[in-house]
Amino acid sequence: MSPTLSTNGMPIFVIGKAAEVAGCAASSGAIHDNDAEMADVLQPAVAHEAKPQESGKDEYVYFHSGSEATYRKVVPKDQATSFTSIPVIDIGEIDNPSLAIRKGIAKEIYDACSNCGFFYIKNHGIPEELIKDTFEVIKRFFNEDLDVKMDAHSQKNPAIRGYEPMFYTKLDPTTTGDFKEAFTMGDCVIEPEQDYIGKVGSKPKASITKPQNIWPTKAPYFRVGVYRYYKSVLPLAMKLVRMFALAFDLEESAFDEYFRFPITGMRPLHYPPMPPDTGASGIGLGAHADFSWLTLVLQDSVPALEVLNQDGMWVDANPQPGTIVCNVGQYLERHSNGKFIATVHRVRNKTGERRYSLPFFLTLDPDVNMGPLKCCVEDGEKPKYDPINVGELYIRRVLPARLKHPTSIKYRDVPEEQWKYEFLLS
Ligand SMILES: O=C(O)CCC(=O)C(=O)O
Ligand SMILES: [Fe+2]
Repeated sequence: MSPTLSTNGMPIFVIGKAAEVAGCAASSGAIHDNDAEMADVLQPAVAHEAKPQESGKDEYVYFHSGSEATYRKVVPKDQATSFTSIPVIDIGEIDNPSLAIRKGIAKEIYDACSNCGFFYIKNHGIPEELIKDTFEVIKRFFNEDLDVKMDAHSQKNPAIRGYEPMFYTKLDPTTTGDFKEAFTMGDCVIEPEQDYIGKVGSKPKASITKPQNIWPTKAPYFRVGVYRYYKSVLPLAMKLVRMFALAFDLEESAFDEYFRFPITGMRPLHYPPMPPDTGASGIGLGAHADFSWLTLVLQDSVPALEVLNQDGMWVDANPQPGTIVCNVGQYLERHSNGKFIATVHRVRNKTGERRYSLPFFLTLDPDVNMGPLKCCVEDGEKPKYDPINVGELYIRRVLPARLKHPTSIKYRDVPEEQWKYEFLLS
């Protein structure tokens, strides 16, 4: 797959709006016996055109970002300036009564997000025992017979949550498809575990009658175990949101109103070892930037996550005991007027061992209108992004990436300007 030349002469890939990676996983396509064929279902409107004209001896790295595939020129090593390792931030004092100490953490976050877009947090407060138990639950689930997992297939759920089998997505069209299986759950106004009334102070809309999640009926332990971790990671993410407000030199509570009942996604992932004959086209999860505000990734001990720096070099984000990986998503990139980078990353499990990971994606409330923060727009500068409605941007990314999903089919004749986040709720 190579890029086509755009009207401004810059080479780009054109893949329609397919193969989105969202705060809630890319998923699409009808249920099919042959999983390998599923990946093709995700790839409408792929245009294959010439390589960049200026390519010559230049090297390029290709990846998926926003809603299209793109590329970055690899900078020769002697001219490279971008990060080559991922910072570790100790957040053990995040609740310290001293504002100065909390601002110190915020400053580290600011530096990490503006230079790298990724950082590890340590002393995050989620007990080791809970993390161990959560991975046990995830392993047990992925080890179940296929029919136990397919019972909760994402095709059966209006919000496009649930189980996605191997090769169900293909984020990078140059690959043979994502060599992983996944399960997605997220915000749900109905499920009692999420205490909508307690958080928002009123009942959910009466029109919302179906839960936004789907769970495997023959593996009830899974819902219990996944929620146990969800209930710890959401408050941790919210503490980080306050640090981000401080990082922008705002009141610590400045963003609270945007996160009353935020869009969330949590996605247990299983990456079996790649077959030994898999060449460059083999991938666990194709290169992408997250469609979230902030992502927190729990990794087991198997290294496979790689982060793309501005010089086009892949930097390992190997597991570090006791840490959680955090990264900037595309909403936060917009919110910060591009000051924070939604850094591209991918997963390649070359170890010969099974790898499990657990990303948690946080986005703002769907009804928030979000424009670039004033403090991130320099005097005399124009904002780089238009204000958007969070839920509307979300649905515009999610549906085109899931053209064969019943929810996409249901609304395919509705003009995109009329798409509402609520499509996912009913
Ligand atoms: O598995 C991982 O380490 C990262 C997963 C990821 O990047 C994603 O789900 O967006
Ligand atoms: Fe990601």
